[in-house]
Amino acid sequence: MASKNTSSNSRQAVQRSNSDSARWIAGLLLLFIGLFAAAAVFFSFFSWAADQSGLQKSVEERVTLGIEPENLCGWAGARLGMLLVDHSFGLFGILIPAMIVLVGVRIVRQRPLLFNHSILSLFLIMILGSLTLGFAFANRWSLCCSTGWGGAFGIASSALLRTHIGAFGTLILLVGGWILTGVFINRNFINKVNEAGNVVVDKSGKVVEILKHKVVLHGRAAGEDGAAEDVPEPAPKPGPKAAAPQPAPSKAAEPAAQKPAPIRVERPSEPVAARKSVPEEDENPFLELTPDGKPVAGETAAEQTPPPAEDGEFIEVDLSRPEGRVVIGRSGLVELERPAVRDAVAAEPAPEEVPEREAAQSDPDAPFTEITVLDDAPAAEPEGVVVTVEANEAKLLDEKAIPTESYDPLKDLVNYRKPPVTLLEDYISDSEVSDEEIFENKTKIEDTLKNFGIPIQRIKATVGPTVTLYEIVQAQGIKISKVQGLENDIAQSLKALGIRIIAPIPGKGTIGIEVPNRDKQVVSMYSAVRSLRFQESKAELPVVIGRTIQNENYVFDLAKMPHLLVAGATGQGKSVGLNAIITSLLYRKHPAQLKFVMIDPKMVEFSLYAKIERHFLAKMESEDDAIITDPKKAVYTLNSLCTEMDNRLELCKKAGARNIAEYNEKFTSRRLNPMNGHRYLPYIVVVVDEFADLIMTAREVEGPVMRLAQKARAIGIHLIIATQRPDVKVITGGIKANFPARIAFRVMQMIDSRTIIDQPGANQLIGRGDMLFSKDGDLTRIQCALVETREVERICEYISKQQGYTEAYTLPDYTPDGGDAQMGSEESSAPVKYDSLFAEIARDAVSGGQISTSMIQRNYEVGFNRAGRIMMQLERAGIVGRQQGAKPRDILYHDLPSLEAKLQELGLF
Ligand SMILES: Nc1ncnc2c1ncn2[C@@H]1O[C@H](COP(=O)(O)OP(=O)(O)OP(=O)(O)O)[C@@H](O)[C@H]1O
Repeated sequence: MASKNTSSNSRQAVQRSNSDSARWIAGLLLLFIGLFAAAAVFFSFFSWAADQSGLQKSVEERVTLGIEPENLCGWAGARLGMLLVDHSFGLFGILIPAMIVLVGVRIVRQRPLLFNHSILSLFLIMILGSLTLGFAFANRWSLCCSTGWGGAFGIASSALLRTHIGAFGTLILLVGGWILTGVFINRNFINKVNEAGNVVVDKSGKVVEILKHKVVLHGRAAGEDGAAEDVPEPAPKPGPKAAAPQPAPSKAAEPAAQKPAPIRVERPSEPVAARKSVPEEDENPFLELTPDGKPVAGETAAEQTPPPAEDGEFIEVDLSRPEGRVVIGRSGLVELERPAVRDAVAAEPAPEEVPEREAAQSDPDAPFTEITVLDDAPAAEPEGVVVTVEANEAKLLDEKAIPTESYDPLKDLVNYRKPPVTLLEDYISDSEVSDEEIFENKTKIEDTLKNFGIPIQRIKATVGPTVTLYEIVQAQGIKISKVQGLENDIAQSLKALGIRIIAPIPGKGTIGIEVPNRDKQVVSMYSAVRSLRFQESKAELPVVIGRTIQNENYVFDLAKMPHLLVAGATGQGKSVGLNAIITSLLYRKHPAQLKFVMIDPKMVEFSLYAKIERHFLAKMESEDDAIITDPKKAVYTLNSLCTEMDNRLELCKKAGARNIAEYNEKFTSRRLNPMNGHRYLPYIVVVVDEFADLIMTAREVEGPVMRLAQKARAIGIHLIIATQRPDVKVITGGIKANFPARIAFRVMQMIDSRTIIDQPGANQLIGRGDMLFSKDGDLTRIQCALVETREVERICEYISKQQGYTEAYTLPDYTPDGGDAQMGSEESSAPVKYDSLFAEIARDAVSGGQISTSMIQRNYEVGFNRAGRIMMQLERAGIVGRQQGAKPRDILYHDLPSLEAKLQELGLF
């Protein structure tokens, strides 16, 4: 039996090597034919005219007449050129050799041929290109061949189309064809067309506006009787006397300087609200009136009396002065108002004005034209140069135009731009799993299972970037456990490492066998970040980590994990994975929304993020470096995060919010008062690389990590802990219990896999970013997205060049209670540089009897960070007590003289 198998195997191997050779030969042959044809067509573009007469002669005649071909590919090349260009597709005939080359390459590389996207795209371009050129030029002006730019096919087919659907129909058909081809080639094409369309519409709209504006100006200038040119210089600001309008003498008779300012009457046909959005240039030409409401000389009688406004309309009488306008309201009411007053009213109507105006409007017996002067200029005085008037203020206060009061944290750095995706590299890998590979694997799996007496009904293959999942439906009555036991045998027969059997596939009841692909695809961060799934994710902290076996981008919400454990042997892709997580967040979050605390005992992994300290990093005030590399400082920082957590929990309690999202929502909608210590809370993501090193050198790190892991999730502090030593001393039971989401890269032993994800599997991965994502016990195999150091550098560079905060986000300082002797002495010996406001604030605190960071912010107009630093200095100097939750700090000095003595002691006079 065994020998039978061996001989059949060797027969198969011989057959395979024969078919491989045949494929190679065929592929290379096509490749060379394609290259020759490409050269022939290319040369024929220049030599067709000279070679044409020679081609019409027989070989003997050419020999006797000594006619030589000009095409560098000889007479064969000239003929081929004629065939592909003249007789077929004209200029686009060159795409036929290109397609032949592509087919050759694919055959050599054992790629499937049918429905290849590139070949189909070239084919469509060739047909459409030939048709378009045939339609546009027919047989005119051809330089590339004898028939015409489009070749015989293009000319004949476009002529046929013209006959049947006319020139316009053909044009539409061609445009449609090109658009569809564009969409076929690149799905993004339609967006590009759309954008281009919008630009054209915008531009043409602007041109129309400018033209309209010019026409209006021209019309106006022409309509005015020369006085338009003499329009006096803008009048000086109206004084009490000058404010009222003058009677209007004849414009022509008066010297320009003494002419009363003309008033223009607008007759908008749309209601106010609609008109507001229309630029002034679009409005109707004005009927000019003098300030007292009379038309300026030269206007016709019909124009002199403003027609009664229709219901819902108003007539606006605008002074032709920069200072303002007169508006006749619906009821004929005219209001006069100075610009300054108007602006103030628009912002907030003065209480004494409102009743006056409202009374005037509501009074049915009011005279037809009543002038309400809204400043202290006497209304009765008819003189005055310019008066600014609005129709009625209530109408102009458009509710929608009033800025909403809610606080927008993104306005902190309003010009901040998220990094463009082009900073990432697209690792284009055209490695595909060939049909042959799938077929071979399927046969092997089938044979192996059959050899062990397990018949199967169906196999379905799902090709992923690194592995292909073969989903097997076994024959009725076969136990799944039987297949499970054959893992090694199947691996042996497939001669591949990294085979993983999932029996059963959760939720399906079928058996899955994951087989690594011969050529692995690189999943670029570029494609991951561009994915719709990531870009449209509504997650608070969206992370795109890579691609699943189904070739879907795997996006998760770090805020919901809520902490992440990342483990794997050295060199298997952990650091790349951490960078992918950080990069995802940098691509989606604003510096106001997110801060990182980076702990890097290896000292090299996170150093490149130091550049974005003022944008995205958080650190204790006493720390110099935002990237923490010293284990002791890491412990302090983690303890400081615990204090931050307590402060945040206290704030949430005070605000009656259950979590950070609710709290921030309340804060941004101005329901929490910053004066009571409330502030916008950014998410804090703590990334610890090489946790094993940390816990081995500073065991006390476990305490704050556990505290944070247990309580920090609700208030937006999330931990990502990475280790290359997944043993139980590092990943303790307590840590595991609080890290339900875990990522396992390849490990060497099954026991390590069990330590990380509580089951085997990670030991069967193939490395280089192949990983298992475990969430509450559910496993997903993912190829991690690759982001190289140079890409991260570019992103950090891009962010760091933008305006940032003055310093990193400040975490509460932490000093160990017993005090680390060395640390303590370092601190005490270091000269403290007090803030320039320190003494003043200390005096205010002592005389006022209270102090808080928000008070400092408010009273001294300093930012949160500076206020926090001053508070810390006051605490260290012993002037104020320690923060105790949300309670106000104690003031430890009760009279100014003793404070002054203290300030003197500190060297502050
Ligand atoms: N997702 C990926 N796609 C392709 N190649 C990868 C991927 N991840 C890692 N690699 C390759 O593996 C190499 C090692 O990756 P990485 O530095 O992330 O390993 P590591 O687990 O952090 O190692 P160490 O623990 O020693 O720092 C990378 O330089 C890269 O060439």
